[in-house]
Amino acid sequence: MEKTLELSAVSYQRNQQLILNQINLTVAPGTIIGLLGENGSGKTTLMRCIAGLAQGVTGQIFINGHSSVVERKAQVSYLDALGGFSRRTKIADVVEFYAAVYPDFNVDQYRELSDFLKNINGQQKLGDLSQGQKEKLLLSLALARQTAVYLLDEPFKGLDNHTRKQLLRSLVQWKSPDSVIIICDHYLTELTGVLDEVVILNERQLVAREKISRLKQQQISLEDYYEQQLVQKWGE
Ligand SMILES: Nc1ncnc2c1ncn2[C@@H]1O[C@H](COP(=O)(O)OP(=O)(O)OP(=O)(O)O)[C@@H](O)[C@H]1O
Repeated sequence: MEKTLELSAVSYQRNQQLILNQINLTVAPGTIIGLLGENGSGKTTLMRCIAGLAQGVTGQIFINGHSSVVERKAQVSYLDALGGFSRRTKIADVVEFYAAVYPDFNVDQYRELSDFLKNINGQQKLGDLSQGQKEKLLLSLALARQTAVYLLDEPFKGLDNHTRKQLLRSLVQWKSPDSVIIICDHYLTELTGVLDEVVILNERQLVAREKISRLKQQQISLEDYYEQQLVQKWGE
């Protein structure tokens, strides 16, 4: 199988607590994956490991065959929290920073996304944005990079229903045909429409993986599938 992303026996420990245990996952080009799991199951940690942001990861992670952290960082767009900027920073300056730091950042695409999401104007300061406006900005910045892998950690949490639905539908339109998207979110019903596969993380391990087309064939909703997997795990 052609692979964009490959994780082999990936484990991660923090403060002597095992958070991820022997994760194996291969993802074919173009796939959109939903990463599901209960609170604290390790979804964000797994994304940070893939993005090369977690220290002390064991096992191997390849993106298009590259395993070094520097090469991986160049091929992953991770929706992060703009932690390094002050509340007084203007949006235009954040965009300028992205354009300077990431050679793959496409300013035209940012503007398109930003217009679509009815983003705030560039002169507004980060500290003046609502939660939803911040989420829209983060999403526009993340999707405007041209990378092999996009990691979207709860990208829709601050968005109103209408914007969330609109954005989900458009996600497919924006991505290049070969890029992989991993989304973790709790809006399962809406996710079904855009996902190719679902992967479930539980108790530090990947416990299930399924194609959405198969669930549709079997007339099982994503919610029901997810519940079934957790019930099996807990033996309820
Ligand atoms: N900074 C940290 N220091 C120590 N432990 C942490 C830290 N961040 C996360 N953890 C632990 O790692 C585990 C996985 O956390 P993670 O944030 O990856 O879960 P998650 O699945 O993304 O959760 P949620 O759905 O609530 O966002 C949890 O048990 C959490 O307590």
